[in-house]
Amino acid sequence: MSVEQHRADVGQLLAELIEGGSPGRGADGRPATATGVEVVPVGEALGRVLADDVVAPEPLPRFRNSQMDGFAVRAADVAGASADAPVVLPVAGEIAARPGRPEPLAPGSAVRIMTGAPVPHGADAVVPVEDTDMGTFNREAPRPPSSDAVPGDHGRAAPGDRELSPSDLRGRAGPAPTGADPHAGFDAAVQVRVPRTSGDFVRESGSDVGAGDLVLPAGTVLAPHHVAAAAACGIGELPVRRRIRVAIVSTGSELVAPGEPAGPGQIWDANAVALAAAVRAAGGVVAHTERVGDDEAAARETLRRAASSADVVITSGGVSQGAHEVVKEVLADVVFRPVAMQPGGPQGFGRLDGTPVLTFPGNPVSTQVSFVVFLRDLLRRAGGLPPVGERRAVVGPDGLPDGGLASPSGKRQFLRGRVREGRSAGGAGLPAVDAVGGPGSHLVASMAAADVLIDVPAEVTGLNAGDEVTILPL
Ligand SMILES: Nc1nc2c(c(=O)[nH]1)N[C@H]1C(S)=C(S)[C@@H](COP(=O)(O)OP(=O)(O)OC[C@H]3O[C@@H](n4cnc5c(N)ncnc54)[C@H](O)[C@@H]3O)O[C@H]1N2
Ligand code: MOO
Repeated sequence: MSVEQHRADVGQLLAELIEGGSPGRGADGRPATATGVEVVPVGEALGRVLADDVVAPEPLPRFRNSQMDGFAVRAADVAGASADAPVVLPVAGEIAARPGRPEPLAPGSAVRIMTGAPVPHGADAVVPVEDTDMGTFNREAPRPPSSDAVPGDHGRAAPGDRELSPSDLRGRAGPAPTGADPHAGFDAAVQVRVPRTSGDFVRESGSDVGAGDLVLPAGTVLAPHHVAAAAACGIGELPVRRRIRVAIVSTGSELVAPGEPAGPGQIWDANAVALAAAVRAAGGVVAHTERVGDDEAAARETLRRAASSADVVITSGGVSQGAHEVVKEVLADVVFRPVAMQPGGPQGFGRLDGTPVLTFPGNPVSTQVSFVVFLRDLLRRAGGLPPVGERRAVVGPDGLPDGGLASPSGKRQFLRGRVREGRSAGGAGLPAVDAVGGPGSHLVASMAAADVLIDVPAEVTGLNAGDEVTILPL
């Protein structure tokens, strides 16, 4: 049985699951949301695949607000300001970033304003506090501007004039507007030393996104900056692709949990951890994991529990030619057959109590390669994720014996490899890939040095430096 045929059969077995969970298109071409969708709190949506477009229910920013801590003004009032000839404006209180609406700003005046606070009607620019004498900013006792300020001259300061008092300013500026805080009224003055034009340091409502505008398209794999955008729009829940629920059963009386002491003849269960991690990395959810020994009755019970708790069951071990192949014994509706690949030769697919089951061989490299070759992209597709792309690379000399590595004829090999980015080999600028760790399917620790599988076609009988190959990222 070829890898392609087995892959097609597995695809068929899982077709219903994948179509139900995949972002199919509705009649209008938009992703359908009727099936395979669940709603999750925005704070828990990280890594999920968005099932529908997210549009802004309101403009962002919601209201015109200040970009700086400073003074809201009419730009026209400070158009002629300079360091030598500051414009002096009476200060009508303070507007902080707090609930509520500020009073309008009267012509010829300023109001202290904090970053994010609403800019009052009548103001069209903000002068950062650094561009003023900062005289009143920190709520010091009202303090007249420095001695070079002058009243009456359109607020323009002139050297040598007498100091201003708040009452001077009050008289000059006319009736005080009702400010946003108890300091409302013309209680002090500020010198503006830099001219401003309309719009300076004002963040207009809708300048980020308008009401009804698209913020996140369906299919977005939600990263922190995506959920931040949704939250900023006030969206508390997001529709996301449902994740396929996978149950994992590792079999073998020799297995103990990692972290537990292992006695003679015992080994630590790597496959349950490997498969659970692989499922999660492919956008699935691990609904159940259980380890069971080589006892048929116990295995039957375990497998039925797994089948009843998930959309699909994966098993590891118990499928070759030994005396205690419990998976083979228990699963009557599973086709067991050798696939022409290495590692991962003994494969099975079928159902238990109606639930699709895939049986992977127990050798830990074989289990992991089986997942990559037969299940990874199907799970990704079900969850709305793109397939993991294959690449081409050129085999480097490292890791190969002199004269190359023999590859069994008629079996597709998936060797472990490490890509040397930046070290191109071959004419087409392809990356170099070195074989690492050896081909044995028990070499699970050595596999940790790999970042790809090197796909050696069935008809190829040897791998040599300079050969062009397909690589699959791990
Ligand atoms: N006479 C034959 N023997 C074997 C054949 C064959 O065709 N004829 N095929 C070999 C190949 S290839 C593979 S792959 C394995 C598949 O064996 P099983 O799927 O039955 O797996 P087990 O026998 O249970 O275990 C194999 C190996 O892997 C270790 N193992 C099992 N589970 C785990 C786990 N969860 N974590 C870590 N390691 C695990 C187990 O201890 C064995 O060493 O069969 C060959 N034999
Ligand atoms: O097919 Mo097995 O997976 O080679 O070790």
